[in-house]
Amino acid sequence: MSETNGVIVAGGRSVRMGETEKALVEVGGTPLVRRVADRLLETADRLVVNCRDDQRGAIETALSGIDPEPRFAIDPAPDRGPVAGIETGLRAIETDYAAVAAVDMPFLDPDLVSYLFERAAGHDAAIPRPSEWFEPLHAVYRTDPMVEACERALEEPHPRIIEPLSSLDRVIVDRAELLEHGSLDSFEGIDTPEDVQWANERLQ
Ligand SMILES: Nc1nc2c(ncn2[C@@H]2O[C@H](COP(=O)(O)OP(=O)(O)OP(=O)(O)O)[C@@H](O)[C@H]2O)c(=O)[nH]1
Ligand SMILES: [Mg+2]
Repeated sequence: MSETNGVIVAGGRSVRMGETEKALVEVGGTPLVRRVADRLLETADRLVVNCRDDQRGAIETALSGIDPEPRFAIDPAPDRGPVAGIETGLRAIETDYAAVAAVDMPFLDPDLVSYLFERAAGHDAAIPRPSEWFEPLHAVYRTDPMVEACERALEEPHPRIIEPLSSLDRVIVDRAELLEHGSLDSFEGIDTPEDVQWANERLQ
């Protein structure tokens, strides 16, 4: 595949985490956003980080030294939900395909993401379904159709995260296929201080 991007969606408020910004919470001594960035860059050529303007400075610090330097795609209006975050992130890139990841997946598996790039080729998206749920924040999209799908979904004020998927030519990658290509830990999301503790214990 030609050049690819990784998009990290990080514009949430981390309400369940309490006082701490989720992107900056450390797992294994490394801020979550940095863990996700390092993993994405094992398979994508460049990175875009989507967040609010007030998050940017701290996230930039957490990502310092990464080469190539990640670009930022700032939410034009905050708190419009993850569909708006994906749209804003994808609008900032010029490659045909991009891997989109939430900021809170410390065990993101680059092998799985690479496989999703392979499966998406020739389609609009490769969406994992490791369990009952789809994982649109751990997926690969063809940029232009997904931007348009997000735009349409956002005609409603708070679309569900799966809303944009319905109009895409999408490949669903099920649990058995995922297990052949990587670890399902990749989908573990960190929402609470208890989740942080769990993730740290896992690394010991
Ligand atoms: N740009 C943008 N991203 C969002 C928004 N809401 C959630 N996200 C991102 O979507 C991903 C999944 O969201 P959640 O796990 O609910 O994270 P969160 O909203 O920060 O956490 P809670 O406030 O506890 O729900 C995370 O990477 C968030 O940063 C939003 O309004 N705008
Ligand atoms: Mg949320």
